[in-house]
Amino acid sequence: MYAIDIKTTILLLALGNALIASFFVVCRSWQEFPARYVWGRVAQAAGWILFFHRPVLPLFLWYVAGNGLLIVGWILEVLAILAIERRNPRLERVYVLIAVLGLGSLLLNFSLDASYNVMNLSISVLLVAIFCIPAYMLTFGRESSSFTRAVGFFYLLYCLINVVRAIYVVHTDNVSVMVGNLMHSVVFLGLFALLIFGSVGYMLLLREKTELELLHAARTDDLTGLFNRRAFFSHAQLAMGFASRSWSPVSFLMLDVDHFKQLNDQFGHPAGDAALRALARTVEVCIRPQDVFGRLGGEEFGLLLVCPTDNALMVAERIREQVERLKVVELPGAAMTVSIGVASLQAVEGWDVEQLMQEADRQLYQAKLRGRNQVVATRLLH
Ligand SMILES: Nc1nc2c(ncn2[C@@H]2O[C@H](COP(=O)(O)OP(=O)(O)OP(=O)(O)O)[C@@H](O)[C@H]2O)c(=O)[nH]1
Repeated sequence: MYAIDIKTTILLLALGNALIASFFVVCRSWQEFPARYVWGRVAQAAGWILFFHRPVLPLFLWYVAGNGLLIVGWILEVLAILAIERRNPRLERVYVLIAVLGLGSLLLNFSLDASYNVMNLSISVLLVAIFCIPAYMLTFGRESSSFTRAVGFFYLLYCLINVVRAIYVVHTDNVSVMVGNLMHSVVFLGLFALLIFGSVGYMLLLREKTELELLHAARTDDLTGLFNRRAFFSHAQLAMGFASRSWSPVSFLMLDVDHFKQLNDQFGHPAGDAALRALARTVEVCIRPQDVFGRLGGEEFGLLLVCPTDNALMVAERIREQVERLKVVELPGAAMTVSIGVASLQAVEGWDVEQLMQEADRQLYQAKLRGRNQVVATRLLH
């Protein structure tokens, strides 16, 4: 009563995969064409077509070639999904191994004239091996978004169905997969659902990745990889909000490279760029992950620390010393120094980042006037 027509479902699987592959070819609006995914779908469509023609094809073609194409297709699909998520590139080797073992088992079953049950058992085990990795990584990955987890959970469900099928075939008589009993119906409906949800999921994952990349680009300074001015201000304002609620002091450090124009003029603009990158890395080593650091523009950097003046002075002095010691390959024989203005607030109440930065800028101006390569600080009272 719960059985479905397996032959029709196979035809739908072939058509569905072909349609999805064509959809990706026609809609070339993706940043990078997902070739692996499309080839995966093409291989699956071809595999199902061979499977569909099993009454008129020799065993080798529909069983070994058909299932072989399906295995390669599923693996390409999974690798394309894991590539979006930038998960462990070494997994490719694992999948090459699964592919070799899978194709080997198909050939062995063919040459030993294995029963339907053995054939079904092999394919169930292979499906679990192929899908358990994305199922686990996407569902339980620490960096997974809720949407990614939902896609992962779907693969997990399909793995479970195949575990049940593996147990089922061990305990039943020799039954061809074409017999649409309840178990086979669930497996094929699962494959159909995997086709629909898997492809929609893949498209949404691609979109999510593009949005994240755009967001990252909008917040990042191209040259140094630090927060750009806008992102720096929004993060610094957030940090000041937290500090205000916990009655914590904050300090703003404004850093400016000394005589940077001369360095540029002497060694060229690309060398100046390299110096700015080296400076950014040097400062990063001197601060903690929760500190907010960004490039405000040109050779000027901002740093917001949730700490009182004394600690901020220590950090500023450490940065000044480290920059002075820095050897930039692109500036042979030249030293780079920074002047730093520090403005600290005991209580954030009534202040915003812009105001605090203006105070730090005044101190920076003083540092420049006093001869550069030094730190000048002020403790602001209400
Ligand atoms: N290489 C490089 N140079 C930049 C960049 N942005 C700004 N500059 C240069 O930084 C220099 C800043 O010069 P000034 O504002 O006169 O400051 P300065 O020479 O460092 O002098 P003081 O700050 O007074 O010590 C200018 O020559 C800009 O062209 C950049 O992204 N890369």
